Amino acid sequence: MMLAERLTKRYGPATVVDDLSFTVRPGVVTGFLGPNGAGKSTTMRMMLGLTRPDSGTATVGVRPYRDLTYPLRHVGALLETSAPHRGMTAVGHLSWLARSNRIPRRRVDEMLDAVGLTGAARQRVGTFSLGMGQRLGLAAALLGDPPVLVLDEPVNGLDAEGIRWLRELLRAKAAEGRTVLVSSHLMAEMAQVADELIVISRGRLLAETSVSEFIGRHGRTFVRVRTPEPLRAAQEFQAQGAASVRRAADGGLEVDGLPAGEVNRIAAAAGVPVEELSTHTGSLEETFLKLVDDGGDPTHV
Ligand SMILES: Nc1ncnc2c1ncn2[C@@H]1O[C@H](COP(=O)(O)OP(=O)(O)OP(=O)(O)O)[C@@H](O)[C@H]1O
Repeated sequence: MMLAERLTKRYGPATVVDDLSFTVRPGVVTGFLGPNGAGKSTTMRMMLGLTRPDSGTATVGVRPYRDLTYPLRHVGALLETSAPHRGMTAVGHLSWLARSNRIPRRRVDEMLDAVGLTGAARQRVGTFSLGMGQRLGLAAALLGDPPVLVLDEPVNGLDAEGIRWLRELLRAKAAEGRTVLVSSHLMAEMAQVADELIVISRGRLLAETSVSEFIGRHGRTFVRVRTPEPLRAAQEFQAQGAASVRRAADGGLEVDGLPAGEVNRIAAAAGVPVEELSTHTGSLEETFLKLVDDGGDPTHV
């Protein structure tokens, strides 16, 4: 379990994290979502005791991170700034981390194997691709077998196979009852990985909800209608309560704010022929961007 309570961070005149509170529960993957610059990294750094909040508190389990004696055994972190020295080998880097956190040496080989880097164990980190670097960062995060994982944009640099692998890994860690917080600025990616979502924009909480509830609540649902009489149809729908009627690029109509049955009834009553009628939900990315755009006035979900 992790708790952020009224976390606030200012850099000069800018408030980059603004009175932010949320709970990250064990047993599920929680996605930390927000556009670039929303304050995700700063929040994660405060959760890990690496950046001092101006006010508010962050706790991991029952204590602040800085009070943990061997932190890697409590929290595994992957941060954008946690890259090891380029001249070190992968095995050298992990062995050093293991020694300084009193983690058994065998974990080093096990984790290199778990992230698919056994073959590159003695290669210098400076020669690693972005994806290999991410895998090494994940190995470091997992080294102490911690009950809590905090991963900042872990998908960066991974290919499709790597993303699938990471998704399964995170699911498995959550299924073991661990607490998993993963950030991303991409909604579609997050929806594949996360069960729960914490959405922020401009440092403020916009939503704390499950992925399915998020889509259900914020997703744009509309009815698509194809008719040879679009102008008359649009007038009828608008006259009878549609929130908006748009013309799609292919000439079809997109009717917001009326259920499909009602759209059908209105068309039939007006004698407008209907060639196609179907209900659609906006894409996840659309859902997310719409929420962020509307985000001047945050509301908890
Ligand atoms: N040490 C710092 N000094 C001054 N400004 C900072 C510092 N760290 C972050 N910021 C600013 O705080 C804001 C939030 O940055 P942060 O990296 O937390 O966002 P983010 O959501 O993680 O974005 P990204 O996805 O781009 O990493 C940005 O405007 C950034 O420029």
